[in-house]
Amino acid sequence: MQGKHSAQSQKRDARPEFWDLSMRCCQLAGSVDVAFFFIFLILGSPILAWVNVISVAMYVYAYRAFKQRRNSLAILLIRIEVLVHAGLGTVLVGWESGFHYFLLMFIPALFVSMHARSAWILAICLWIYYVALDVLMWYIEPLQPISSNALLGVHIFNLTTVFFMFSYLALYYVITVTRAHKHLARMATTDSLTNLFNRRHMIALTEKELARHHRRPRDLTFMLMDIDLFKQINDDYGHDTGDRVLSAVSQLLQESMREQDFIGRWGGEEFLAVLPETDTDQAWASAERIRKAVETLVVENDGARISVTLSIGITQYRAEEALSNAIARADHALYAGKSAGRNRVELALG
Ligand SMILES: Nc1nc2c(ncn2[C@@H]2O[C@H](COP(=O)(O)OP(=O)(O)OP(=O)(O)O)[C@@H](O)[C@H]2O)c(=O)[nH]1
Repeated sequence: MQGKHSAQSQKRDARPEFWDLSMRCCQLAGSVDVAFFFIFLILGSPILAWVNVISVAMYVYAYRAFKQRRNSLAILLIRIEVLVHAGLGTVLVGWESGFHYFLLMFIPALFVSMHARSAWILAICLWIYYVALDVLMWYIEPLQPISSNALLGVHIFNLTTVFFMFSYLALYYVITVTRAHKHLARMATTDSLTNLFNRRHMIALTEKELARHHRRPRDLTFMLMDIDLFKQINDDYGHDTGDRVLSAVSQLLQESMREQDFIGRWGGEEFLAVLPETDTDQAWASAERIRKAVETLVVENDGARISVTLSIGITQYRAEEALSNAIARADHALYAGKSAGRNRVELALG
């Protein structure tokens, strides 16, 4: 039992939007049935009115089941309610009542909630049920007929409700897919610890910048930055604190960039910044500003105040050269800075 519940919870956590949508549909359908209760009382059909009371009770119970994460029970209740209500409404009031339209709501729900094969099997069963109901109503008269004006009113009400519910589902689906798409795109381009672009995305962005440079050459500078003696931070304070320092430095670097610049995490504690329309003098001034800002950064940890420094290698991009060449030059300058004592900005020579 416990295992079944935790399996359901896992399923639910995997697709929270679907379950959220199911609960909203539950509320919506329950409200429609409350409206039906009053409509049929006014139309003088108490039997139909009381059918809706049972339906509302089923939706309330299904909603509670969703809240308790008993998803299978909730889904079963909703399916029984829709099938029985649509069938009963049609047999009692007639095909023209439009109660059968609610059966169509199952189609997207089936395909969203289960594997394609099971969804197809249930969709075919649904089709058989729908056609059987249609054929039946060709041969029998409604058991609880209402006046033709009332029938028209019920028909329009049902049609409008199904129209509204389909539109709502479609809109919800589009919003969910768009949100998921943005989330995936962000995950594919961003480093989760530092929130900077990841290496792959930096390469893609830089290659685009190089293509622009080939069409219209202009100043383009690369900065390769590396936190000094970072291993010592990990060794002294632990990896988690190291992560916090890395994250604080990354945020500072991000804030130090101009709008047209872009920066990413190039390796463990190494960052690459690409500065379009920037010559080496301007890049040097920027790098010095960044170096000093990092020097004054303090990360608090259990009463300790942790500071780090940054070494920076700068190079100017040369027309038509490969990206790897420019990066290698910046790397060379960076390690010249490390050898010269760290916390320095070095310009690539040659
Ligand atoms: N906490 C943390 N540490 C990392 C991460 N990525 C890399 N590191 C650590 O960063 C350290 C880099 O050490 P080294 O390459 O020896 O360089 P360093 O200690 O910074 O020394 P220099 O570069 O010579 O100044 C290693 O200990 C890595 O384990 C990370 O995501 N989080």
